[in-house]
Amino acid sequence: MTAILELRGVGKRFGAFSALRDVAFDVGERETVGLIGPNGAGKTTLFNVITGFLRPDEGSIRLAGQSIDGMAPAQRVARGLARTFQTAMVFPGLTARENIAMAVRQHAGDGLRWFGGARAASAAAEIAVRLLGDAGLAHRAETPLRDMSHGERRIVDALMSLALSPRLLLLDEPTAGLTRAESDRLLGILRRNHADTALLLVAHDIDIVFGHCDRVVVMELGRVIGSGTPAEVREDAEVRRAYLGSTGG
Ligand SMILES: Nc1ncnc2c1ncn2[C@@H]1O[C@H](COP(=O)(O)OP(=O)(O)OP(=O)(O)O)[C@@H](O)[C@H]1O
Repeated sequence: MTAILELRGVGKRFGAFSALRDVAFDVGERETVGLIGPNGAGKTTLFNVITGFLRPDEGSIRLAGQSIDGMAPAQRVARGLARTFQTAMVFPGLTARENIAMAVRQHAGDGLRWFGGARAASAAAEIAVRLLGDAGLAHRAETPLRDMSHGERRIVDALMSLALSPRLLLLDEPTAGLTRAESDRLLGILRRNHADTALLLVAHDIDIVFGHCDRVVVMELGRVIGSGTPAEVREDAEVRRAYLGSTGG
């Protein structure tokens, strides 16, 4: 398996408190990896370290075989890293197509500038329409986001992150507030239509993680305490003690 993301010995302290300790794991190309752990385990901190919003105190991170240590967030994005946020940053009055097209243009930056204003706009709109079609939402392209369901908006949110075909997409609670069926649909869209994008997914719903991920990494108190296939992780005694047992799983 070729790794798209390699974490080695990553540590992060806030004052005397260690939020991450010796975190090491890989995400393979095109793999979907679930990151789980109780509140305060360090999942969001790890995302912030990977995206470059926080600087780790120790360790190294490689993206597609190259060190990204010390790189600014935008440089990491340029190398194929994307992220969704717990709260979608969208314009409710604009349509699904317009929101996604805007994300395309924002991500592409200089990449679309040579087209000129009108050409850039139509190129971005074309990408937006294709993404919506792949997700089975072509019929909602001209609907303002404020008139869409919560589930549909989460899909649009994910499509905005996929606008530039990232190599690795970090998803922080993408299924928060969704029904089980909506969550399955969203994960299905991400995996089926974007097979070249690896996913690293934080979710509190264990059934979603175990149902959709190739591998699962379990954290507790800033450390990785277990990893493996969903079946392996389910059977891991320490994981059961630390996490699954406490949630009755
Ligand atoms: N900027 C900060 N300053 C001080 N402590 C912080 C900071 N950010 C996070 N922490 C602490 O680090 C620990 C890990 O937090 P983090 O948000 O990464 O956990 P998490 O696994 O994402 O939790 P949750 O599932 O609740 O989102 C927590 O104890 C938190 O209080």
